[in-house]
Amino acid sequence: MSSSVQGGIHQLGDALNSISFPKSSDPSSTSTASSEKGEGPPEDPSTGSAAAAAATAAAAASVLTDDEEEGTDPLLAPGNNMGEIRPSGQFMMLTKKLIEIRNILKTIEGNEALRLPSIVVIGSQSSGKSSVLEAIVGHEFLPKGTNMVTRRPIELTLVNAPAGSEEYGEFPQLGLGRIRDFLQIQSTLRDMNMAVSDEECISPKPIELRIHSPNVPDLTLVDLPGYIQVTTRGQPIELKSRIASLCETYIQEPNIILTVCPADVDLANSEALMAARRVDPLGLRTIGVISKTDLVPPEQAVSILENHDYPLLLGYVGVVCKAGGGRGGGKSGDAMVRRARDREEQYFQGHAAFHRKDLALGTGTLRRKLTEVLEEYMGRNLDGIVDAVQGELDESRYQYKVQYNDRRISAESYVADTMDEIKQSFKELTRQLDKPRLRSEVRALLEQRVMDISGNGRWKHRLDVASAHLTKSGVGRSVTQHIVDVLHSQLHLIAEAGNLGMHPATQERVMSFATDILRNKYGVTVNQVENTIKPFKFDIECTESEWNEGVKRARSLVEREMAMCEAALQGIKTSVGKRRLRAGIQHILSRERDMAARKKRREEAEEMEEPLEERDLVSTQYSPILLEKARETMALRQRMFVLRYRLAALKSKGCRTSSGKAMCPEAFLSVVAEKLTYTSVMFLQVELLNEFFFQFPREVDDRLYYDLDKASLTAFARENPEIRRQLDLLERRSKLEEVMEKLGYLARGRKESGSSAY
Ligand SMILES: Nc1nc2c(ncn2[C@@H]2O[C@H](COP(=O)(O)OP(=O)(O)OP(=O)(O)O)[C@@H](O)[C@H]2O)c(=O)[nH]1
Repeated sequence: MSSSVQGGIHQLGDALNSISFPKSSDPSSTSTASSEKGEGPPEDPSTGSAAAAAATAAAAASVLTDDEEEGTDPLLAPGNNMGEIRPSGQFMMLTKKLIEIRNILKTIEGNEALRLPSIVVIGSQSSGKSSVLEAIVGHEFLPKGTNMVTRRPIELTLVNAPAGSEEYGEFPQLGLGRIRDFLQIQSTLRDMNMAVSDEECISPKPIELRIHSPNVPDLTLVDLPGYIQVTTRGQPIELKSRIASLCETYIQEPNIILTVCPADVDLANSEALMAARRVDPLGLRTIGVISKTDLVPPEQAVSILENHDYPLLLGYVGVVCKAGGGRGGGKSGDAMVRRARDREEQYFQGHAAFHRKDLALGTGTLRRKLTEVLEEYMGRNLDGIVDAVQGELDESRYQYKVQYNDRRISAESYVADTMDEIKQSFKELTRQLDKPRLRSEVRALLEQRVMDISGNGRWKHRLDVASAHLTKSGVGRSVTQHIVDVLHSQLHLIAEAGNLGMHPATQERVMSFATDILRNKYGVTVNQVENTIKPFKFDIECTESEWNEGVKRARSLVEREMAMCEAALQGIKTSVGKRRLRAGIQHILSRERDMAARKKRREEAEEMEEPLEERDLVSTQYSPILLEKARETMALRQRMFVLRYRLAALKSKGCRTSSGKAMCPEAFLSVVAEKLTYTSVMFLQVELLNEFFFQFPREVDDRLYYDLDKASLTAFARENPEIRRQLDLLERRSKLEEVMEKLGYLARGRKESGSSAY
């Protein structure tokens, strides 16, 4: 709570000390009477905090007296526009604006210091809370039943609309729009309450409901679950204390407490009154409602209303709200509420005991009292609220400057930036994946195949078969797949970098529509590539310069592979150690020799000697890992031996011209691979890449940007925690600016009217 609000309360407390409480049953001893007689308040009521408090009490009481004199209840008049007919129009404006401000403040996270007062309705179960609230609203709209139907706080905002406007309710949390049928409001409230399980029984999460009507005053009310005496079967044991502590949180300052106590139950037993007294011992912000006044003799009701035993500064109001007949909500329910009002009026008029001006009677009087007290309370705290909001605003501005250097941002601009970022990265990818890069990708793939094929020495003198092995190895499919894989991995990098990295769902969408485009092009590309390399399956011409290039490439390929083998051997030597490796190799060789000798002996002597198995090579002296490395070393040495032999052949005279190609199969296969590379790349580019490069950025726009409505844009931007923080701070700042503007308008109006009544 803001310190100024607290200050206001304390001022009022000080003021009370100088006001004499009515002690006798003499009706003239109300606070109004006291102030008129000058018994308590300071002499000049326009100055000092005590004067303000006295004025509050006097204002509340005097309005009631005036109404009684006039014998009319303008607030109950059908179609009545509160703003027009209220005598204190500036107050009405103040409350209306402050309720608007309150609703904005409610949407700001962590605004504990910026709370504006509401009227909180507490009372025991069945004390008549719902009936009182419905009488205030003039509609039956609250859920009824015996099975704990009020399970969550209902934060009810009443908005007085101009005369002739339609009446409707709305649930801001649900976004259902305007609900004109109060029966539907009732059933929605029931559903929301009953969604809290029987085991849980109550939940502190409030339901927000706004009712717009020309027949309601501007008020903010909170209906709470009723206090219970004992728990019934199936209810949690701690329910009683949980209800009490939920009410406790709501009855704190700056809220005004409306305690509903039935006339037929001794006030001494009212849990609501006791709770209110604990947090507001002087009764400065507690209004007592004595419900069911018709259930006790009029004299007894009058004695309670006289405010002697449990005095409250704001006094008690007696009401009769029994609707009569069954309850069903909707139109018939509304008619019942109206009939109940008539019955209430008749009841009070029909008993002489109530014909006293000092008594506050009827729901009309209650409504007026509530608006007066709320207006008074809010008005008194206006300066404090302005200071608190200004403080928060200054802090938000400072934080935004420090953290973001006042850089503007919106969900839309963030999404647009992110899309641009994707497109820029994609453009860079299209530059990188040019023809030379494509060729090197495809060449590397085919050269690996060349190495695999030519590793087998039997191709000597059978070049046509070796070449067919290459050309008929499904080149179309493998090169297309390879380029698709390259694209995918590059797109993954784009998706994981920058802003997009913060949006896993969108990353998936990007990859998914990229895959869709590529899938559509895949089959056509494979067929095209396969068709265009078809001639190479039958005949391959080779010029001398092509041959020379082929030899060069083949030599460098063999040399590269030798270097790789060399590096692998070196790695093993370093990790195992030369000596151990040598010992391991010797162990394997001697075991192999043993196996061979044993096999020979067996064959010669036809003995039934047990053959040596692989497992017999396992030695307790050498670890399996060492033997594994030793075997690997032996294989690498063997490979090196073959590669040296092939390199020697490629360097030999026989390979200098294409006429010796039978001697050098890898040189010839390298020429074939190069021809396949050139032809494939041409069609990969035309059929696959050009299409993809054209379509992808358009899909980004269509599917990620134009597709998004305002809510989705915001949701997208908020997925990024850093942006969410920035947007939150910016939103907080602009809401506080809006609030300050409204408050400034109110404060100016107040100055201009020279009002000191606030
Ligand atoms: N005679 C009489 N009965 C009333 C009056 N006000 C309410 N009732 C009846 O008292 C019962 C309880 O009233 P509610 O308004 O539902 O009480 P509540 O406090 O909202 O009850 P819970 O939500 O269950 O805590 C109903 O049967 C009402 O008809 C009244 O002024 N006079």
